[in-house]
Amino acid sequence: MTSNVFIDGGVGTTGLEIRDRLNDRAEFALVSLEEDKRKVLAARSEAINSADFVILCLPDEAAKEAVSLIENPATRVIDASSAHRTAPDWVFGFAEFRKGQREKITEARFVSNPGCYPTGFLGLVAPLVASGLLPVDWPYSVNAVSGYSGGGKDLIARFADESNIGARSYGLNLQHKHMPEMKRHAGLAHDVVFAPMVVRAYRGMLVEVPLNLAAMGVGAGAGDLIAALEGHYRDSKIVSVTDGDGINELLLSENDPPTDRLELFVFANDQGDQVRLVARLDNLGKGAAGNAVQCLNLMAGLDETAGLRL
Ligand SMILES: NC(=O)C1=CN([C@@H]2O[C@H](COP(=O)(O)OP(=O)(O)OC[C@H]3O[C@@H](n4cnc5c(N)ncnc54)[C@H](OP(=O)(O)O)[C@@H]3O)[C@@H](O)[C@H]2O)C=CC1
Ligand SMILES: CC(=O)N[C@@H](CCC(=O)OP(=O)(O)O)C(=O)O
Repeated sequence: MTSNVFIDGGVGTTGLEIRDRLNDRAEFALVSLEEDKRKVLAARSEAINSADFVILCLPDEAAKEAVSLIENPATRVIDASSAHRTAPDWVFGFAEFRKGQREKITEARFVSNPGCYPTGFLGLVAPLVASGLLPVDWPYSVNAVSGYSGGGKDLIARFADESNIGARSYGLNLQHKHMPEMKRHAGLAHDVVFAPMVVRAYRGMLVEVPLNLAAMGVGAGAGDLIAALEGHYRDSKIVSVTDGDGINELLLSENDPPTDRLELFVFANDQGDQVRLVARLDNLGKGAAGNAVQCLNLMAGLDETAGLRL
């Protein structure tokens, strides 16, 4: 059976990446709007209500507007924006981060794709908090760098126009929109302190959580954290866990190829009581389009890795 898929915002950065992953798939037929219709409310409404699956690749306000247009009770939605990531009636679309989440996505009508940075943070921290190895009441810090495609068409244009920008630290008011999602889905008592930066690479990100386990009063050491993450992700074809011993650097290149993988690393001092938990991923892959296609596969009852870049 072929399912109709409408990507609202289909010519934006994330929309094009999703299209790329679905183009050769016989299970899905893409519904498209002509250039002069793609922002016309009536045309979007018709496409939304004729589709089996709608993937929203829009700014938050336009994503909320798209949801308000749904009249067909059979239409199922994956929202790539941050509009519904902490909404109680939406399923958080991160299949691997918690036991039972994959099954919830499979059955869901409304799925919210995680943010790219939260995918790294939650992939590292949520299983360790859930298992009791890390405390819920610690004020976690998250240092992260992202490729500039993370900011969509506007930031891509800015990095093209202002060729002297090498790196841009931002989120300096400590109110980045990803903070509620990280706190909520890791089950934390406090907001995280989030320090994001964009660098002159098109895609890719490194998301780091540094922890002084000894000062935190955590009894577990680096080896325990690695073992817990390895156990949690043992069956995943998408998420890998690597003991960072012997690795001296992690690189992002200016033009890395797309990947839908999520790589988790645990670096430690010799005593194993100070660690740097690091996630490497593609903001447009597992951080956006790859994850949306994984959710679509699950919702359509297909192999979750079909069409992914692994
Ligand atoms: N880029 C990334 O790495 C990630 C992005 N996301 C999220 O995905 C969503 C899309 O981001 P991204 O692809 O980067 O953004 P882009 O700006 O690259 O693309 C957004 C697209 O939406 C279109 N659009 C805007 N308003 C409307 C509207 N009212 N009706 C129809 N189309 C509209 C834009 O049109 P026009 O072309 O005319 O501007 C554009 O094509 C955002 O919510 C973003 O936060 C999530 C994770 C990672
Ligand atoms: C580099 C850059 O600007 N990144 C974006 C996040 C991209 C992303 O994850 O999109 P969502 O916000 O929809 O999750 C930002 O920090 O706002």
